[in-house]
Amino acid sequence: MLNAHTVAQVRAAEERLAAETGWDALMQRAARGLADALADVPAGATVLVLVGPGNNGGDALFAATHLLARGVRVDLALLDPDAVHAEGLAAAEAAGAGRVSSPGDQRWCLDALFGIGARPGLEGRAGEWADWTHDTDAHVVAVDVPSGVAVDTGATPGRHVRADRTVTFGTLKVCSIVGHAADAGGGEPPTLVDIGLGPHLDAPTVTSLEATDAELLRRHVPGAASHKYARGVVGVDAGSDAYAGAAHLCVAGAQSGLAGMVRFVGSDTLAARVVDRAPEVVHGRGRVQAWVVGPGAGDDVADQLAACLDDDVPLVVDAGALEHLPRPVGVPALLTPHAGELARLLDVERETVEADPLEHARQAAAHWDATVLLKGARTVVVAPDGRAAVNLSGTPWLGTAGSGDVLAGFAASLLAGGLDPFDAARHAALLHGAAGVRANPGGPFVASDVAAALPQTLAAFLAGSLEQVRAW
Ligand SMILES: NC(=O)C1=CN([C@@H]2O[C@H](COP(=O)(O)OP(=O)(O)OC[C@H]3O[C@@H](n4cnc5c(N)ncnc54)[C@H](OP(=O)(O)O)[C@@H]3O)[C@@H](O)[C@H]2O)[C@@H](O)CC1
Ligand SMILES: Nc1ncnc2c1ncn2[C@@H]1O[C@H](COP(=O)(O)OP(=O)(O)O)[C@@H](O)[C@H]1O
Repeated sequence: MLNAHTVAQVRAAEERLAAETGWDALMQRAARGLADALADVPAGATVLVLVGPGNNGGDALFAATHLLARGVRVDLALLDPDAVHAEGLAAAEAAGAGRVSSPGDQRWCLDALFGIGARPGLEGRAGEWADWTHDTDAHVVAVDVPSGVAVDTGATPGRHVRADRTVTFGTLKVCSIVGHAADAGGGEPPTLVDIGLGPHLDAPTVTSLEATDAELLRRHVPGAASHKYARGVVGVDAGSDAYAGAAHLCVAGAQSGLAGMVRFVGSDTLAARVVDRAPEVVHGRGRVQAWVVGPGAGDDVADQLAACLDDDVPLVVDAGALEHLPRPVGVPALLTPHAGELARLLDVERETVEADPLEHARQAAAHWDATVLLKGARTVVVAPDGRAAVNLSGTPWLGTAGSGDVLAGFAASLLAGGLDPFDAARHAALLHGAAGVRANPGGPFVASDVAAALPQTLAAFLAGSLEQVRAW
């Protein structure tokens, strides 16, 4: 599991740790860890260090002393020579670092303009240097966070550094894994330098499941005495004359999870087609442990949602059904909008949601008292109690028609199998993303292929052998 904390949480933990070790020791640990994480910089290469006014600059200046000791050259570009970590600068210069007035043709760059003390959006010289990082061929490494991003939300409201990778200290920050900021930091989760913060940190603000985090799902594997009803039944109310395929795809997702049976409700014509393709499906109402409603729905979606809610069991609400949600929903619910749908629900622009997905998912979770899974390149999941997760599995090839229908059905199958909406959502997102990668590594696939890959993906996850989960 990846854990990310807010600036306030990091600052509080640092206070507690520094009371034991002193501040200098912390910076020296950070600097040593940063230099170690730069082991791939060859002797003789020149590293440009963009040095800001605070401790973030200090970390990089002390790291420079380690780089210099192993034969790497260091050019320091000081944002403001009158505001710089004085001891760090003295140490770096004593070890042989030179000064430059601006970025040049260096092949390596350390962005130490601002760390967790940053206000988002860079101006003046910092803005110009940030722009340079977008254009340069140099390999840019962000120190702690890419300078200029909103550390606690992952938004990038102004000019900011674009790095190839990030080295972060103590714990991941929210911006390390959420939103456009995570892409600005290089896309992959940062290299984490242990400075001893762990025991002093409180519960993470955002988590991210990894391929090895199967402990919870293993508890829901059918036991020897289990039977189909004990595994749970999913009710699927999806598809319409216009979108018949959504019924197939949602059913395929629902058949690939924990549940032992899928019931399909819908017109006789549609049901006949569904059963033709999936003979295990039972047509008609009956007892279910979870519903999924909305994918490919037609004009009667409001009534369909109302009928599902009447059953008083957990449900997944997707696509067209989202517009008819009562407030609060009244049963344990998982809402699965994409950014466009959530924007309509919250009456804001799609770009506004995409710019700050965590915040908008939080608003919706609070508004409807339901768990919200906001689909996207980095899907976020927020529970009404404030728990938040981000999904890092998947591939851009998952942006294919019907892929969300499969996800909705699969999530409902995990709900029916006994997971709460938050756990169902984050596991569904992880495995759906991984199934996409496994469906055709590096190439295109259709939503049916994702559904077809889900059972083996789930099995590999349970067995601890799920390796390939991300292909960005
Ligand atoms: N304490 C330790 O020993 C350890 C520290 N660690 C390291 O410390 C880092 C945090 O250091 P930090 O608190 O000094 O803040 P940092 O991000 O360097 O800059 C703050 C300065 O920037 C300025 N400023 C901000 N935004 C701006 C903007 N947009 N445009 C212009 N100016 C702006 C801001 O100005 P002000 O807000 O005061 O006006 C202030 O002067 C952390 O990320 C990690 O690398 C860890 O290694 C653990 C050990
Ligand atoms: N660039 C991307 N990278 C990773 N996953 C993506 C990307 N674009 C879309 N996805 C995923 O693909 C799915 C698309 O769902 P959705 O928009 O509801 O499609 P549809 O309505 O066609 O079923 C979501 O799970 C989303 O997270």
